[in-house]
Amino acid sequence: MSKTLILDGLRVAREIHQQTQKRAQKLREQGIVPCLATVLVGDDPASHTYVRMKGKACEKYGLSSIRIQLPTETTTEELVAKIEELNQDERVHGILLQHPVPSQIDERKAFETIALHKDVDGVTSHGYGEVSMGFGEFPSCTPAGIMAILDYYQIPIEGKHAVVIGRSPILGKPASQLLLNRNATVTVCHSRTVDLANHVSQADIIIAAVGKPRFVQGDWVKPGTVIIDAGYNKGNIGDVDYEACFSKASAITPVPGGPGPVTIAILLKHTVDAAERMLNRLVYK
Ligand SMILES: NC(=O)C1=CN([C@@H]2O[C@H](COP(=O)(O)OP(=O)(O)OC[C@H]3O[C@@H](n4cnc5c(N)ncnc54)[C@H](OP(=O)(O)O)[C@@H]3O)[C@@H](O)[C@H]2O)C=CC1
Ligand SMILES: Nc1nc(=O)c2c([nH]1)NC[C@@H]1CN(c3ccc(C(=O)N[C@@H](CCC(=O)O)C(=O)O)cc3)C=[N+]21
Repeated sequence: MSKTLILDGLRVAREIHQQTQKRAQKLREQGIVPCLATVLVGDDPASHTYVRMKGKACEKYGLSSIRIQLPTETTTEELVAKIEELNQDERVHGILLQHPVPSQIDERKAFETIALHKDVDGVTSHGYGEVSMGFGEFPSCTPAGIMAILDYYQIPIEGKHAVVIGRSPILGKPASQLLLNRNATVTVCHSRTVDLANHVSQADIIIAAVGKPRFVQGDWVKPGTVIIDAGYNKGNIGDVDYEACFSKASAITPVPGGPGPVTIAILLKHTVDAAERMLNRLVYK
């Protein structure tokens, strides 16, 4: 058996960040500071950690960030009003509403409020629709990060059978569309899928996006499969049984150090994209 390639998300993220940093510097020289607004509702400790990581990354690579923290008992109307305010705020180029929000809030409605040109996290149905049609500007960050990993390691996608496990609006569903647009043959599995192991065993590329620790079993995996583990569960544990799948896979992402860091790199890149676009509008108006 040939050796399994470890797909190093930190390396991919570093390369993206380097480009972002240069572009952010150029924008600053022209008087624009690319700015990401993060919105966090409630006090879930894991969400706090993610949002803090995103803010820190902004600082490190020359972006600014505005952090909005709303109380757990926030209503849909209050959250929508806050997002509308950020839509109007000219200093803000990108808006990230951290998922999940407390259960009394209509999360979909809140996501849909984000202005398309500020939807750097790819959560609106408008943004998703454009991306699915193949001309969207900001695909959801984790799916875009998964594609960046595959491309960095020059893993062929066209004609391959990709099996995506999960169909959530910001992960499984957009990931399946991006793969489809790159001419993969895509199977999307979910909680009602019958005989999941059988589907997974036919994959050339597995995208695990389930939210269940070590869910994907070694004996489901065909030898030579490329495995992308997008899961990020409590205790930094992925959705793939890494030890059992490692020897079967031709390439595999670890957790941590897989799609997670690339997600943040894409988020910052999209924010700089949005800021550049705003500058171009000012110049050519
Ligand atoms: N690294 C990163 O940047 C990110 C990581 N994540 C991680 O990815 C994972 C998934 O997140 P997310 O998509 O938001 O989660 P969701 O809970 O929104 O979606 C989970 C998906 O998995 C499916 N599923 C659940 N149980 C099973 C099962 N037994 N068999 C087959 N499919 C199943 C669900 O099916 P159904 O639709 O039928 O309910 C659903 O489509 C989590 O670990 C999360 O932490 C998420 C976002 C970003
Ligand atoms: N609107 C929205 N967009 C998101 O993109 C989004 C979200 N909501 N809600 C939560 C999930 C989760 N998520 C992660 C991002 C980075 C890491 C990450 O960088 N993880 C590091 C480890 C970090 C650590 O040290 O804990 C790694 O995997 O190596 C993980 C998880 C984005 N999410």
